[in-house]
Parts: sequence; structure tokens; C-alpha cells
Amino acid sequence: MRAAWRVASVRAAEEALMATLPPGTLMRRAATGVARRCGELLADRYGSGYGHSVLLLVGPGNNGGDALFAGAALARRGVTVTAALLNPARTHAEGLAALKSAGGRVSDATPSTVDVVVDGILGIGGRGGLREDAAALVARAVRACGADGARPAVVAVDLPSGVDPDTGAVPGEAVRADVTVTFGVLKPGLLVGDGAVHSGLVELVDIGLGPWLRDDPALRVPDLDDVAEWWPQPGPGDDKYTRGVVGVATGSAIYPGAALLSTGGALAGPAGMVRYAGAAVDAVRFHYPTVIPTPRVADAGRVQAWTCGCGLGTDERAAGELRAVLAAEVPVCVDADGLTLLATDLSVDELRERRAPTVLTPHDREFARLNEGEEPGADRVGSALRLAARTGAVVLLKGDRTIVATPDGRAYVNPTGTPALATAGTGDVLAGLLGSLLAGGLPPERAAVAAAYAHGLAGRYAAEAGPVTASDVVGALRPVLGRTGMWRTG
Ligand SMILES: NC(=O)C1=CN([C@@H]2O[C@H](COP(=O)(O)OP(=O)(O)OC[C@H]3O[C@@H](n4cnc5c(N)ncnc54)[C@H](OP(=O)(O)O)[C@@H]3O)[C@@H](O)[C@H]2O)[C@@H](O)CC1
Ligand SMILES: Nc1ncnc2c1ncn2[C@@H]1O[C@H](COP(=O)(O)OP(=O)(O)O)[C@@H](O)[C@H]1O
Repeated sequence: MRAAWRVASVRAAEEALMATLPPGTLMRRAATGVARRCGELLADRYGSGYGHSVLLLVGPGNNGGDALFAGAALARRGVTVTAALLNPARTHAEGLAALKSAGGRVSDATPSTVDVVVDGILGIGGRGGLREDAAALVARAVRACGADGARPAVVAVDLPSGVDPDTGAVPGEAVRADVTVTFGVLKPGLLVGDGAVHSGLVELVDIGLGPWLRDDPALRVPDLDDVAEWWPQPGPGDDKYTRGVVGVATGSAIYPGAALLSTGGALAGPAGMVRYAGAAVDAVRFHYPTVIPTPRVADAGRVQAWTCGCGLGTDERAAGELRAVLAAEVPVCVDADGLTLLATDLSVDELRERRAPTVLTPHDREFARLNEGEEPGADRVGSALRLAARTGAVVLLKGDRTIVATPDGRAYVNPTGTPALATAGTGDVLAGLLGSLLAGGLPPERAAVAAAYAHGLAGRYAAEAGPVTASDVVGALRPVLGRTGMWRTG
């Protein structure tokens, strides 16, 4: 599991660490990481950096200092380094001296060729978008060409300038990096929202901060090992009931497909049995002979978790079914129309009274319905955490980087998503899978994280064969679980 920390935590750790080291040590470690990455990019492109051109965009703070020291290291290796200073009077003096003594130069004019642009305008001290002069400088720099005629690679120092380090918000103009070399720890802004899109490949350089971090991380990023370790496996003593039974209360006469997709997702999960309750009994019976179908939740029999809401409709019957599901003292995943019903016919605050866990899986417009009309906005993690705290439910906020937030303040971002999943019905598959993980006994936080992770991988796998439909995602789940080792019972 990787993790990211907010600026306040990073600054506190840096201060504590710096007190134990000679001045300038951390900046030199940081700059070495940037210079190494730029050297690799030049070597990949030309075989060597010698004689090739790096343009440093240098802001007024320590971020600019990092860029200047990195430039000095590159210049010592024969790279042609030019620094454009945004605010000459406030430029990092030692960094500038180091660059000049290594043979680098300062110029306002963009060099005739630029192979790598180093963005040292703003780091974790940046606030708001790039100001006009900085935005113009960036626009000129990225329009330049390298010696091979291709556009320059853009390497951001610590954080792309113009990205909010804590939230990933991009309030105005911002640098779009190919690579971000970040120091000490990841920052949430590199992983979520628009910030993630602007960061490109994120490379972490260890500057020794780890032992000095005192706060909990602001955001966690699960990896395959985490999810594989959590995924319930059947044991020799198990039967279909002990593995957990998941109930799926989804679909309607108008949307029978949602019933099939959510049931398909549930069948790929770890539960030993799937019960379906709803209007699509005939379709479910036809497609999935192993599923036990009944028209109503009240007749479904015992389950260890419910998934409710996908294509359910929002009429009185649907509201009654959702009420019946929420009244059961088992974990519940509420999706789609179920979320709309929570915002209209039922009350979000009623969720707090449930004794068993609830997971809500909104996309942005469903989120707005639950949140007095307000979409998550630029701070997606903060918004998901606030809804989780208000409802007492785990919130899985869908999107390009799906967020999972818990009522007691933990947040995760899913790293496996793909835009190929932006197609009708894939959310239904996710909700069914999540319900099965809940029925299999995973705590709601892990069930939500694991479902998003496996669902993202299934989307990627399905996309290898061509454009993806939600049915393809259902079909991809089983091979993905097997080949990645999430499913290990062979
Ligand atoms: N601390 C450490 O131990 C280590 C830190 N390291 C490095 O230091 C970086 C943090 O450095 P930092 O604190 O100097 O802040 P930084 O990001 O350079 O910018 C602040 C300056 O920008 C200005 N400014 C703000 N917003 C602006 C805007 N929108 N448009 C234009 N200007 C704007 C602001 O001026 P103000 O507006 O406040 O007058 C202020 O002068 C960190 O990201 C990492 O790279 C590494 O060396 C490892 C060790
Ligand atoms: N641009 C995107 N990039 C990656 N994943 C996306 C994107 N757009 C949507 N998704 C994913 O696709 C799924 C869509 O779910 P949802 O909006 O509920 O669709 P539906 O209701 O049609 O099933 C979610 O898992 C979401 O995270």
C-alpha cells in the first residue's frame, strides 16, 4: 500500500529531518533525483545527454532551487542548460550560483532546441493556478522542439506547477508533465482529480523523510498484494453458505439489464451463492441458472449482504424494496437508483441508524443528489470524506480515479481505473461484485477498495480485445481474478 501526505505533514517532517542534517542536504538529494531522471530521458532519446538542451523554468522558492541544482548537475555532465527566471530578485541564490559555476546560463529567450523542460516554478508552496507570466513562459517552453524535431519532455519538480498539492485541484493554468519527480513522499494532488492527469508518471525520490512523518497519511493507494491478501478464498471446510450469500435487489421491467449485470458481478465475487430479488426474475433465471430468483426482497431468504439499486427505478415499489434491504441487519451496498431514493423518499441521515455497514457508490451526479445539489468539485477526496462522515457509510466515489472514503476519515484512491469503463452498466457490475465481497466477509472499507481494484483491472483486460461493454467486464472478472492471484484456489 502506498500512501500520500498533505503539505502540513510534509513540512513538519522536513523540518524535523533538516534539523539533523547539514544545510542544503535535502535540496541536494532532491536535485540529484531530478538530474538523474532528466539524464535518463536524454539517454533514452539520444543515447547520451551530452550537448543536448535542458530548459529550467525557475520560480521564486525552493522548488526553483531544486531545479537550479539539478541543472548544475546536468551541466557538469555536458548538457546545455538554460535557466529562465520568473522572478530574478527572489531566485534561490545558492542554486543560481551553482548553475553558473557549472557552465549553465540564464536567459529569457527560449533556446533554439529544447529536449527537456524542467518545471521548477512552484512546488508545495504554490497557491492557485499559474500566474500570467508563468503560464506564458510554460506555453513558450512546451512549444519548442528538441534536436530530433519532437516536442520536449516535461519534468515537474516535486509537483506540476499550478496543481494544488493537497487536493489535486487545478484552479487555473497548470503545467502538464510527462514525469513528476516528487520528494520524500507522495502528495494527494499527484494522485487524484485533475492533478493526477497533469502529473504524468510519478517517480518518488527518497530523501529520508519516512521516519519523520508523524501524521496518518491523507490518502492510500492499494496495490495487488493488498487486494490479493484480502480477497476471501474458500477453505476445505467451506460450503456455499459459509462462503456467504449475497442478495441482489436490482433491475426493473424497464431495466432488466441492470439486474443481469449486477448479478454477473456478484457471481464473479467470493460469495458461495447469489439470490436475486426483483422484477427481472425471468431474465436472471434464463441467464444464470445458479442464481435463486424471487420477485421481492421479503421472499428472498437469508443473505449475508445486499446490493441494491442498479436499475431499480424510483417508484414506490422500488422505495419499498430499498427499505426492506436497509432494514436487514447485514452489510448493504446502495447504488444508482437506490442513491436517488435515499436522497428523495428516504433520508440520508437514516443510514446513521443502521447497525450493519452501508457502502454508497455514487458517480458525481448521484453524489450531488445526496449532497444538497453539490457535486464533489475539485477536492474529491475531501468531498467523499465529508459525505462518509455525514452518513456513517463508506463512500465509493466513482470516476477516473475512484475514491473510497470511510466515516472515520481514511481515504483511498484506486490506481487501476481506465476510461474504457466509461460505458453504460459497468457501475452495476461493480456494485454486484462489491456486494459479494461484503457477503464474503470483507469489512466495507476493504470490500469497496478491492471491488474497485478488480473492476478496474477487468476493464483494462476487456479493453485489450476492443471497445468495452459492461457484459465484457463481467466476462473479464473471472480471468483477471485468476491470472493476478486474487483468486488462488485452484
Ligand atoms: N522544505 C524542504 O526541506 C525541501 C523542499 N524542497 C523543495 O521546496 C519546495 C517548496 O519550496 P517553497 O516552500 O519555497 O515553495 P515553492 O513551491 O517553491 O513556491 C513558493 C514561492 O512561490 C510563490 N508563489 C506561490 N503561489 C504562486 C503562484 N500561483 N504564482 C506565482 N508564484 C507563486 C510564493 O510567493 P508569494 O506568492 O507567497 O509571494 C513563494 O515565493 C518543494 O516543493 C520542493 O521542491 C526540496 O528541496 C526538498 C527539501
Ligand atoms: N473516465 C473514466 N475513467 C475511468 N473510469 C471511469 C470513467 N468514467 C466512468 N468510469 C468508471 O465506470 C463505472 C461507471 O459507473 P456508473 O457511472 O455507475 O455507470 P452505470 O450506472 O451505467 O453502471 C465506474 O466504475 C466508474 O469509476
